[in-house]
Amino acid sequence: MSYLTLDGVSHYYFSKKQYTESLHNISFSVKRNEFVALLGPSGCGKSTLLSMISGMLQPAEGEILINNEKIEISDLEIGYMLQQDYLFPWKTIIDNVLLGPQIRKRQTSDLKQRAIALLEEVGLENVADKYPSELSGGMRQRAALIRTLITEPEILLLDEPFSALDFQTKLKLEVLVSDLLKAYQKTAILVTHDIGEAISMSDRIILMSSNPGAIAKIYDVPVELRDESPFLARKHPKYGRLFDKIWADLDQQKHTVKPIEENAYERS
Ligand SMILES: Nc1ncnc2c1ncn2[C@@H]1O[C@H](COP(=O)(O)OP(=O)(O)OP(=O)(O)O)[C@@H](O)[C@H]1O
Repeated sequence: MSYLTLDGVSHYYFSKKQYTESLHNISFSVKRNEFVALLGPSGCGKSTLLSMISGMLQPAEGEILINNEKIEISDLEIGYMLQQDYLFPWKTIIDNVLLGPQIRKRQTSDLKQRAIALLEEVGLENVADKYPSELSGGMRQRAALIRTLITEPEILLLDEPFSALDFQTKLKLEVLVSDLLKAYQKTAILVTHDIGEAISMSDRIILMSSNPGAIAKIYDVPVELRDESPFLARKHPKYGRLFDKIWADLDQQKHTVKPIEENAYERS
């Protein structure tokens, strides 16, 4: 049963002199609690697609449905995690985390306890009263994740959240985020340029082509990889095979502009 459905979605950017079709006839579904990764060449429209799912941009054609119904996306609680943590530097970590519910006037008596418990899950309980400038990049991203999770989002949109981190921190965070999203049963869409990250974290991978952005292929990540943590999944023989396949397909997208294929769905 599909939870989030994009049905024939297209989008254009307009300037004074011209318009650009950024996305063309995008159709796919995401199941509840599923983790889907979007991969594709630079400029193929991945961030635009996330902005449409978040409700910040509207489709020019097509529809975005939740449980097969057209609803106001603004009625949904959507969590966004970006490459930059966007923590307020003048607020402590705990105050940054509490800000979302406070703005939405969703303060409950146990909110602070919940925030501390979540910070504990990512090893930040001892820095709750520190300021973002006193934390490392990886710690700040963990704080940003908790700030997002405390609002109990129905859908989590992750736009290259690990790309500014060093490799070791990035791997550790991939494991942490993956475990937390599974534990809290979140539906998530990750935009990344990193094939390894896409394979090791997600249930399915959508490969996009560009000019205009369209779906080129969809891969199911083998269950053996999905059952492993992102770190161990990278050591599985099926990881290398899927990596090579996506690498070759991604390379194709850079050289050809293909219209959407009738039979674009491919199981690995
Ligand atoms: N505000 C804007 N006005 C006009 N064109 C835009 C705007 N934002 C993006 N575009 C264009 O739309 C297309 C898709 O951009 P988008 O940022 O969604 O791609 P992307 O796949 O996320 O790129 P990257 O991987 O480099 O972050 C690009 O051709 C881009 O130049």
